[in-house]
Amino acid sequence: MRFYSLNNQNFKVSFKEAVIAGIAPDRGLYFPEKISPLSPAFFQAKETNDPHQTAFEAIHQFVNEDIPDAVLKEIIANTLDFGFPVVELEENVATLELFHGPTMAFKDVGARFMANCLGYFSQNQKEEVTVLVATSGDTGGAVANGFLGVEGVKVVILYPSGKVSEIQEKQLTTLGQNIEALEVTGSFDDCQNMVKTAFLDSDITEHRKLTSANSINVARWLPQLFYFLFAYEQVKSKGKKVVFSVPSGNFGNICAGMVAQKLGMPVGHFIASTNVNNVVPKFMEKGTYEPMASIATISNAMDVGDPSNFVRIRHLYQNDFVALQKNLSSYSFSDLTTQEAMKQVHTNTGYVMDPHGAVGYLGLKEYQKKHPDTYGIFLETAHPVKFLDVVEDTLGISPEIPPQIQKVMGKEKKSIKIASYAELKSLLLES
Ligand SMILES: N[C@@H](CCOP(=O)(O)O)C(=O)O
Repeated sequence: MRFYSLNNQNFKVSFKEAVIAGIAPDRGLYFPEKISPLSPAFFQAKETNDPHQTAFEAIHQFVNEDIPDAVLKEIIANTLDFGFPVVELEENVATLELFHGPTMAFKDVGARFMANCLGYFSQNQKEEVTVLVATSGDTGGAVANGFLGVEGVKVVILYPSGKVSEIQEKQLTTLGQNIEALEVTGSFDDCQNMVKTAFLDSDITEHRKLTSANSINVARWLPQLFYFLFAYEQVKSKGKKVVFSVPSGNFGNICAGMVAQKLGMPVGHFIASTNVNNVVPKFMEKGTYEPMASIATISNAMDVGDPSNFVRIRHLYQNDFVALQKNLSSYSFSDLTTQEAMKQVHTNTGYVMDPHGAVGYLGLKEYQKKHPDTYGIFLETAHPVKFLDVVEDTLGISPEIPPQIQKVMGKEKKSIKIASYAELKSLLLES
């Protein structure tokens, strides 16, 4: 399997090269040159349901030339050692809980998978790889956890100062060892731009081998398709058209779901649910893509004003707007509406949604107004406890803090403050 740059389809690299480089030299995102559908039997009732085997069969075509099967199986086993339950909340409305991993967010899957791949590719390499990552909240903690202690890899996390939750900040600033946190005066988009600029800065790339652990990296992005398959497996016996509502920020997650659909998973429709950072809902309405300065919200991990992966989504549909509209709807919701949904669902069902999940719930309900015959799954992308103050203020309850969160709460934050690309550059040129 080769991956081409979305800026120049003649520029092709292997999976290994795409993972190690992060993005193409022309700043294009890598994209698989072919997505071959799996056999229909893969999606039908199986005698045994082994999630590791499902994941192996789904990802194999993308990595097979660069990772031997036995190693890939080990990587999958290291990545997926927790559950992905679908919990029904109302008739035809269920949530896919993606928060049972070590940092309690869906990013654990991609971060662990990529850390294992990079660890494998870095074996016996003399030169250290520096993983640069921008986070609006959840990626940072998952990447810190996934890459902690990986030989030959140093991780530098950029996060917007004052714009992540207290627990998210603890998760990404307290681990030490090969993990360094940079607190940036600015927004997530500023962090992401700094990272992308560093990749193209030859002063830095001649000095260090750089890659990215955001979903722009194919090894972070593609494994996110696993849990769409696991969810489908759990609800297919309902015999209804399944639709997914994905709380969306950088759009890697929903795009991975669309790859699962290209593999043959029978999905009726996708819903990209956003907070007021509504570049994509507006695009789906007007057909013009206009990046915006991101706005801080209570669903902070989705505070993205120029989502990196939307270009991959458009490419999946060959930039055919009408074809995209048939498969994707997109809605945006204010913080107030999000809090109202959290209250309503808690009162009616006792279920505590986090603010991102609540945006997903709202998007699903909006879509189902016109499509009541569907079975809808919205993704709970992070555990509500990660947004403790929002949950306490909105629902007036204090959820119990799970041990993996308690572990980081008492630790001391260590970060370096930066305000410009020049400061990032000089840090990366040091040592
Ligand atoms: N929502 C993200 C922003 C970065 O997204 P990614 O999937 O490209 O890493 C976050 O929580 O940091």
